Amino acid sequence: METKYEVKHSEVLGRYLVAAKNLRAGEVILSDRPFVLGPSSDSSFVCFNCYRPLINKFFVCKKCAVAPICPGDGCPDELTKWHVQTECDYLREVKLNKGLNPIQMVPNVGSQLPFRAMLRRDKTVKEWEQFMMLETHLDKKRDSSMLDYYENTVKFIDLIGLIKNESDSELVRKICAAIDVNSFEVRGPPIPGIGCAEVLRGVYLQAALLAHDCTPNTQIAINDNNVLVCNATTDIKKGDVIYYNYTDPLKGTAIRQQHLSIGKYFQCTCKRCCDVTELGSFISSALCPACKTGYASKSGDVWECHSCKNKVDDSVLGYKVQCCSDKLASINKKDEKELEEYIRNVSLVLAPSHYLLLDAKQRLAGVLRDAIHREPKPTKKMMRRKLELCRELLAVLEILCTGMNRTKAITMYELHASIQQLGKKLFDAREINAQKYCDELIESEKHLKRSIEMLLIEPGNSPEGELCSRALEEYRILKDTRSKLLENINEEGKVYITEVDDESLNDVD
Ligand SMILES: C[S@@+](CC[C@H](N)C(=O)[O-])C[C@H]1O[C@@H](n2cnc3c(N)ncnc32)[C@H](O)[C@@H]1O
Repeated sequence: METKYEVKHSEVLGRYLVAAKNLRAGEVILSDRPFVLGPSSDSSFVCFNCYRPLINKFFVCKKCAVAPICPGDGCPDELTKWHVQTECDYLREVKLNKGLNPIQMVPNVGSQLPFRAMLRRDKTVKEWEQFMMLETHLDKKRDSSMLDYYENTVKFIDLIGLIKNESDSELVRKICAAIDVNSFEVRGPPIPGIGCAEVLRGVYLQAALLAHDCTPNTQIAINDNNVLVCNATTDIKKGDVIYYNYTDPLKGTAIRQQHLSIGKYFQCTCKRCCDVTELGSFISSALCPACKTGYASKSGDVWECHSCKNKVDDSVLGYKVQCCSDKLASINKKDEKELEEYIRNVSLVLAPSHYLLLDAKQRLAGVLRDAIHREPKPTKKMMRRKLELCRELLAVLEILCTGMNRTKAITMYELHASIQQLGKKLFDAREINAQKYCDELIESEKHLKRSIEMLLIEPGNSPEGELCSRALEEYRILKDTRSKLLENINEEGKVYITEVDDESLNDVD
């Protein structure tokens, strides 16, 4: 594949990527296989060969008699195998010479990734060099649990005979730090029938160079074969920095900054982080206690209302926001009534698009979606509420996640479904006429089309890719229903001017 990016360096960003040519939204910028992939420092026990979770029992590799692996029929053929020949031979030697016991591997599952990286140190010279060049921030202060993890890993790697001197111990710390700063979360293979999977970490040597911005111009997907694909989400001009968002865009600046500072050791100074309104989304703002209609944002130790300019000390308003956060942690987030009550109560304190409210609203929309699917006769009230929540969520996502975005695509899909379901219910009950129903279907179709355009870049075997296939099928059916309805209206002699741009809708077919 032609190179679409160049590597640059700056004092602030270290190495970073810029577009080597103009890139279009949706275009693949890079595709990357993991240099190393495995369980993270807080993973549960997994098979050393295929990374499926090991729940009750495990077997031990017959050749090395050390590596714990899947019991029964062993690891499925279709999964990538990570217990490679060189590792197996190495562990066999250690077993014979030092009496290594497979039980010693169990508590050290989180050190497996640095161990595997260490084994690659002489093999793939170019990749190893690239890995060693990654930013580690080893000079920065780390929290004690992270330091404990580094030291336990040094001990484990010593146990399996790879430490000859202090510089090997330093190398292990460097490997741990490089994984810490540069790895991506990867969903491991699930247990068949149960579905639970372990969260793994993978180091991708090209993608690791992407700089962060809270309003990025790319999105990353990692498919079932662990291949990482980075797509442009907006048009990117030649020479522009290629950014990826290391954090959750639906969290407020304080939380995002904390995550970046603890996990990536830098302070973000992007447009969104420097704006107390967060690009006008007011995702961290409270309702002004004085005028009760304006939104107050925090700057230093003071919250100031953007409308009436009233100022409130953080010890007062910050405390109330903290109570809202604590309350959300304590409620049952699968219960419709508890979520509704929470939303009602905290709406007296927080701006409607505050991230705590968005979290509750997102969960409530999910609860209602499941209830609408489950109930034989879902009510109009449920449908209207879900529709309202989807519109609210989408309005914030449109501000914060410009261009193509996975969460936006899913919310748009849900919005289309809500409009369609409610429209049908009202039409069947003769509460709206055919023309009004047709209008609803046209609106639903527009959202579905936009959702599909964004989902098309998702890997086919991911949940979003599967949603895309379903959405395409539903799009055909929806178009068909809408055309038949229009034909009926026209046959009845009523002139109906459709607003839909049929040509653009055909693009999706
Ligand atoms: C995943 S690495 C990126 C590659 C790294 N720049 C290098 O040279 O190896 C993450 C590190 O890049 C730097 N970085 C990325 N985005 C940044 C930003 N927006 N502001 C400051 N530093 C950033 C930070 O040092 C961060 O810990």
